[in-house]
Amino acid sequence: MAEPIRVVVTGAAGQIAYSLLYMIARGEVFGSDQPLILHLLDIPPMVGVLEGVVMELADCALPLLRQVIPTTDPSVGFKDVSAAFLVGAMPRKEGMERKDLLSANVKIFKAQGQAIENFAKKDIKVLVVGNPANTNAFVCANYAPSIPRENFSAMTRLDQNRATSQIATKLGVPISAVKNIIIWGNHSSTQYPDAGQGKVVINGETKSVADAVNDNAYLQGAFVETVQKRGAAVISARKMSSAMSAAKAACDHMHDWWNGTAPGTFVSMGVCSDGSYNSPKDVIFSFPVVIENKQWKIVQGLNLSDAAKAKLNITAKELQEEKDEALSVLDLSSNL
Ligand SMILES: NC(=O)c1ccc[n+]([C@@H]2O[C@H](COP(=O)([O-])OP(=O)(O)OC[C@H]3O[C@@H](n4cnc5c(N)ncnc54)[C@H](O)[C@@H]3O)[C@@H](O)[C@H]2O)c1
Ligand SMILES: O=C(O)C[C@H](O)C(=O)O
Repeated sequence: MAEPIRVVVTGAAGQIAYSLLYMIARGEVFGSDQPLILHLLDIPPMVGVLEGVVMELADCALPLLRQVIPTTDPSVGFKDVSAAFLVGAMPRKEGMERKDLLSANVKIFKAQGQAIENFAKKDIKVLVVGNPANTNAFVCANYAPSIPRENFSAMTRLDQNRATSQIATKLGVPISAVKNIIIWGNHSSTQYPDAGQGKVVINGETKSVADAVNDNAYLQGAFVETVQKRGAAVISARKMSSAMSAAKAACDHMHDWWNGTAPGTFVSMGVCSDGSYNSPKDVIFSFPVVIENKQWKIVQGLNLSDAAKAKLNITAKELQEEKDEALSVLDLSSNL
């Protein structure tokens, strides 16, 4: 069997981590033959809860789990880790937008970027879940200059899963029959969920989602809005933000990064923009990507309608504004 790898989950005493830790420790992300040492990072007031999580992980009797290291010290939390799930951050409440969390949460990602720079493995893969996820990932990457920028990503997989599920339900097919639904831009209500490149298998035949749905008003209207507002709908119903589905999406994201995407399939990830599709460079923008050998590549050459391009501009503008606000909260000039 392989040597164990070290994986950190921040916010380890929180609600997303409660589902996520079990999925990771079962082998659903790094494989059923990859032993793990889990680092559980949270803040001092949560030490008691963290102890309970450690007890429960032990009581799960999971064969791949070689050691669990609970800590409130980032130098321990990030020491020699190969993969990081940065979940720990304040969640929004009803009536808030995710960017309202920016001033509280951005400082967490500065400190964690610095800890990654100083203590993690140089080929670490970092997934930022804590909101506002794209801008937090931007901040984190900038405080870890010795780690390649492409090793930092933000989670829009939950949006992709939500969008795929909406289309599968609309067509009355299983989720596995639908692929290549894209999330463009920010993990926020300006994101553009795009079914325009989607494919679906119906009765053994592969069709475009657009042809199968045959309802452009739905694809440009109710579908987009439902996905954009799904996080708020969950908060309104649960009085807490999504957790089980967020944990599943985090596993999907890291699983595909680690293991690659299937031929002909792409997934959405928030990654450092190179200006593709007229997006602003150097913000963390969600694109369709394919992954091989743990390296993602933005899918190029997709045809976008003028309406789609206009939607990309809206979410790009928001990301640029968030970046500027983050820089001002951190009291930095624009040389980042
Ligand atoms: N990107 C997405 O799709 C997505 C989906 C769901 C939730 N989220 C975001 O994920 C974050 C966590 O959500 P949750 O429901 O688990 O929240 P939660 O409040 O249940 O848990 C957050 C945990 O983070 C800890 N924490 C705070 N500061 C920390 C720090 N500096 N270091 C380590 N841990 C720290 C808290 O003590 C707490 O235990 C929120 O920002 C939420 O908005 C993102
Ligand atoms: O909506 C939120 O604030 C939580 C999360 O980002 C989500 O999309 O469910």
